[in-house]
Amino acid sequence: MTLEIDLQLARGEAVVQARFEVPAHGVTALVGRSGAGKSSVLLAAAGLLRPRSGRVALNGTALFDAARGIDLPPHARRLGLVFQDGRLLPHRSVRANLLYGAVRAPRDASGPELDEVVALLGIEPLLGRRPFQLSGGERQRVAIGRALLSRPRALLMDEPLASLDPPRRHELLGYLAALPARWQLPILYVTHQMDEVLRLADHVVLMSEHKVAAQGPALALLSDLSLGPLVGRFEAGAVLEGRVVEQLADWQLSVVQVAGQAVTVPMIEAPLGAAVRLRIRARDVALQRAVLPSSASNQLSGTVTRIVEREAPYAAVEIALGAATAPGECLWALVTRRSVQSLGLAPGQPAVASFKAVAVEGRATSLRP
Ligand SMILES: Nc1ncnc2c1ncn2[C@@H]1O[C@H](COP(=O)(O)OP(=O)(O)OP(=O)(O)O)[C@@H](O)[C@H]1O
Repeated sequence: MTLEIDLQLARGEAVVQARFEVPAHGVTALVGRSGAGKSSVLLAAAGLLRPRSGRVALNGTALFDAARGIDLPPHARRLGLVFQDGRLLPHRSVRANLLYGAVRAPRDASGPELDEVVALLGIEPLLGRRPFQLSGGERQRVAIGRALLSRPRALLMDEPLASLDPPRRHELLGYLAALPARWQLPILYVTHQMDEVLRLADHVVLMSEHKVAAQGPALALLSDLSLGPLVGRFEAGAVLEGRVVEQLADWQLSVVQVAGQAVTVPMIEAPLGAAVRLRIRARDVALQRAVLPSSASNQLSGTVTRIVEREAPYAAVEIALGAATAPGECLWALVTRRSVQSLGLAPGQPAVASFKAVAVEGRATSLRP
C-alpha cells in the first residue's frame, strides 16, 4: 500500500505544490520551515482541503483525481488522522472515543482490535475517563488509538507531539516508534523536531517555499549539507548510526559504537545493543591530524572524502569513519579554509574529528527495534 501525492493547491496568495510517495514501510517525515506548506499537503491528502489540481492515490486507486472528477469525502478515504490537539469527542469516554473510530471501519477491513491498541498505547487505566480528565500525552495516545482502530489504509499525523512537554513527548515517541513494525501502512508525519525525524523517519520529504525541495532516505537527506539553508532549524550536519554499547549511569552518559569507534553522548534511554542515530552539526566538529592525548571530547579517526567550499572563510570537510562513505558513518566538519590548508587536508588523507558529547543534537534517540 503506497500513498501517492501529486497536488497543486491554492492557499491564500500561495500555490502549494507537492509530488511524492509515502511508501508502505516505515515513516515518511514531511519537514520544512514554518509556512512551507506541510500541513496544507496533509489536509489535502486527507480530503479536508480541496486541491486546485492533481491526484492522491492509495496503491494506484484514486482518492482524488481532478482530471477524472474523483474527490472522495474524507471518511471514504479511510485515512487515520492525528493532529496536534487530539480532537477527541469531549462528552464521550475514552473507550467510546476509541470505538468511534472502529464503528466507521468497514467490516472486512483488517487491522488491530481494541485490546491490542489499548495494550500498545498503555491506555487501559484511562478507558472510563473523559477527555478533560486526561493529560496532553494521554489525549494524544487516545487520538492515535482512535486513528488505528478506524483501520486506516494510511496514517497522517500533523505534529502529534507538538503540544506536549518534553517527558511526555519522549514517552509518546516510544509508542509511535513501535507502530511501523506492528502495522504496515504508509505513515506521513509532519514535524519540526529533529529528534522525531531521527527516531521515526525512514524517508524524508523536505518542503521549502510551498514546494518539495528534496526527498529521499532519512540518513542521506539529513546528512546532505547542500540542504542546510532550506531546513531552517535543522542546521547542516550529519547523522551517525550506531549501537549502544555502554551506559554510564553515574554520569548520565551513553557510549555508542559507530563504525567500530566509541562515541560518548548524553544518556540515551535504550537497552544495550539498541540501534541509535545521532546528529552532529558541522559547526560543532573540529578537525586535527592526530588524536590529542588529553582531550575530553569525542575523537573519531577517519578519512577525508570530500571538501566543499562554503561561503568564505569556511569549508565543509566530510570524514568517513569506516572503510567507505557508508550512510550513517560520515561526519561533516565546518572549518576555515585556512585550517584546511594548514592541516594539509585533502581527499584520501587521514583526519581526526572531535566534538563534545553535548554537541550531539537534541536528545539522541533509539530507533525502533
Ligand atoms: N487558512 C489559510 N488560508 C490561506 N492561506 C493559508 C491558510 N493556512 C495556511 N496558509 C498559507 O499557506 C501556506 C502553507 O501553510 P501551511 O500551514 O501548510 O505550512 P506549514 O509548513 O504546515 O507551516 P507550519 O509548520 O507553521 O504549520 C503558507 O504560505 C500559509 O501562509
